[in-house]
Amino acid sequence: MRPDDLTGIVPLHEAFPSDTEIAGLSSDSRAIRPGMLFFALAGAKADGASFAADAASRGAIAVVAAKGRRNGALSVPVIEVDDPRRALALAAARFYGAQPQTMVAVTGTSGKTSVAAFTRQIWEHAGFAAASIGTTGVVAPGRNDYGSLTTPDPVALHKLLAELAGEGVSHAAMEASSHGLDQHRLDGVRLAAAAFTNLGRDHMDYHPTVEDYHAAKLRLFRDLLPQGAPAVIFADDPWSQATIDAARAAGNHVLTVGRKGDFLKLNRVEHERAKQRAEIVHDGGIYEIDLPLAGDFQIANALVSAGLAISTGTSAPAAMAALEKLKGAPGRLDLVGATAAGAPVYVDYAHKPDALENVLASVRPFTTGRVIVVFGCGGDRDRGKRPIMGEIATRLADVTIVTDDNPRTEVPAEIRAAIMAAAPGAIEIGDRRKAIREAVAMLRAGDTLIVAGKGHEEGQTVGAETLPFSDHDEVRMALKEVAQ
Ligand SMILES: CC(=O)N[C@H]1[C@@H](OP(=O)(O)OP(=O)(O)OC[C@H]2O[C@@H](n3ccc(=O)[nH]c3=O)[C@H](O)[C@@H]2O)O[C@H](CO)[C@@H](O)[C@@H]1O[C@H](C)C(=O)N[C@@H](C)C(=O)N[C@H](CCC(=O)O)C(=O)O
Ligand SMILES: Nc1ncnc2c1ncn2[C@@H]1O[C@H](COP(=O)(O)OP(=O)(O)OP(=O)(O)O)[C@@H](O)[C@H]1O
Ligand SMILES: N[C@H](CCC[C@H](N)C(=O)O)C(=O)O
Ligand SMILES: [Mg+2]
Repeated sequence: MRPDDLTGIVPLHEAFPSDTEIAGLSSDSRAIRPGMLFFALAGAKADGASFAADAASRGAIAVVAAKGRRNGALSVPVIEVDDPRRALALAAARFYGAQPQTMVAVTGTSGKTSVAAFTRQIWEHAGFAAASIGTTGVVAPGRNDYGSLTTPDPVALHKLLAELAGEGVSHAAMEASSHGLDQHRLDGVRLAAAAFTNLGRDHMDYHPTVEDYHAAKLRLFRDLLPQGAPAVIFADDPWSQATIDAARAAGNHVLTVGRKGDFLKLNRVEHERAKQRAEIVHDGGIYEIDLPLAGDFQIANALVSAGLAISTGTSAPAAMAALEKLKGAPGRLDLVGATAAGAPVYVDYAHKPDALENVLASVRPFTTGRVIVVFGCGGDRDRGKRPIMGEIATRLADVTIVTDDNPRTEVPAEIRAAIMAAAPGAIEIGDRRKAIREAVAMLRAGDTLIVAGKGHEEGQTVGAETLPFSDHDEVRMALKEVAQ
């Protein structure tokens, strides 16, 4: 890449001859190699400007920094921009260039991973080479990479998009987390459509108010989705109308889905244990769909996904037929097994109040015995949700077992105590393995067990260390033990 390629993003041409080769971009000084551009970002923990000298010593040709953020004298030019995070994302999009032709992004407190996975599956059924990118990683033809961030950082993201395009992927669905939107990680992605699922309490350690959290999500519609492009919005959430209004004001083509939806209208749902039958109206046609997934919320996710696929060119009959073949995203109301008496055990990623409420309410209709839940709350994350989740669990489950979920650097017993304070009658078992075993051993015919909070995760983070741990494996082992 040459300086002129960054015109309008970073005024590099003012400091360098036009034939200067830019070898790469990074916001991490430790990743800088000779010839690269270093972007100094003010972060949550550190100020990138204080690593400018380190970047220069590793061969950065220039430092891109916010206006007025110069930090002492440097051996390389400092190029000032209004917003270095946005500049990094836009520069990364130019540097890597190619993206799958049809890109969509979904935001919302819950359902993003599921919608990204479902949209990919609908496209696959319709015959496209499709990918999904999010919390559980990247899935594409010939790829299933474990992920760490829900929305990757812009350099990693644009590198990935170029690779996917190079591998022939024409369609990709990605998750837009509020952190990702707020930190401009997806600026520069050329979106064909975007979607909103719902808004609940989450990340109150990062966003000062729920309005600020909603505003971060709205960036997807206000700043990133091109004017006139489809905005698929789930219509039945308390935050739907505010989102619809904002998307309309931004000039998006709003398409609503759900019971109150116009584009895809849900008329009727009948629940069975592992599936549900839905009647959906689209464009005057009525579709009877057997969705092979448990949980009310999966209907919402399926509608949003079908909305994304149809609004970007998949035919409605093909999208509706694909809904009958959907597989749940790993760890989302994931049926791991059942006891000899038939009591099912689900692993679910509910780690925030609304998600826990939804998952517990979802299994109630087909549970003739008790709903038993095992869950905890992560350390170094929103403390306010702990009593809220304790209250929800004891209100909606018959037996609540409070355990550990990634205590990180906090004292596990204190996290549990904050949950227990609002969970009268709950049983406290810190050791998650033991908690799962006790819960499985308790199961009688008609009961349902939900092991919530970790979903697809493969580790338990205690202090700075992540020890191998899988709810799936623990449930399987516990089921084997009780069978003996
Ligand atoms: C709080 C947060 O979101 N942090 C993200 C953010 O880091 P930051 O900019 O605040 O970084 P920082 O540590 O303060 O450092 C500031 C700058 O100095 C640089 N630095 C630092 C050290 C050094 O030696 N040299 C150097 O240049 C850093 O690279 C950085 O650019 O930008 C980084 C690059 O994009 C992210 O990796 C990082 O995610 C951290 C690891 C994280 O845990 N994020 C979570 C909370 C997150 O983003 N979660 C969301 C939502 C999850 C969900 O609910 O689905 C997600 O999208 O995953
Ligand atoms: N549409 C929905 N409404 C309410 N709850 C949902 C919905 N979809 C999923 N959930 C609940 O939220 C959990 C996480 O779902 P999913 O991973 O699809 O969401 P997400 O938005 O990607 O979450 P995260 O931000 O944690 O990655 C599920 O395990 C389920 O308990
Ligand atoms: N992306 C979320 C996942 C939380 C999962 C839960 N198991 C926890 O550790 O709190 C976060 O890092 O906050
Ligand atoms: Mg997710």
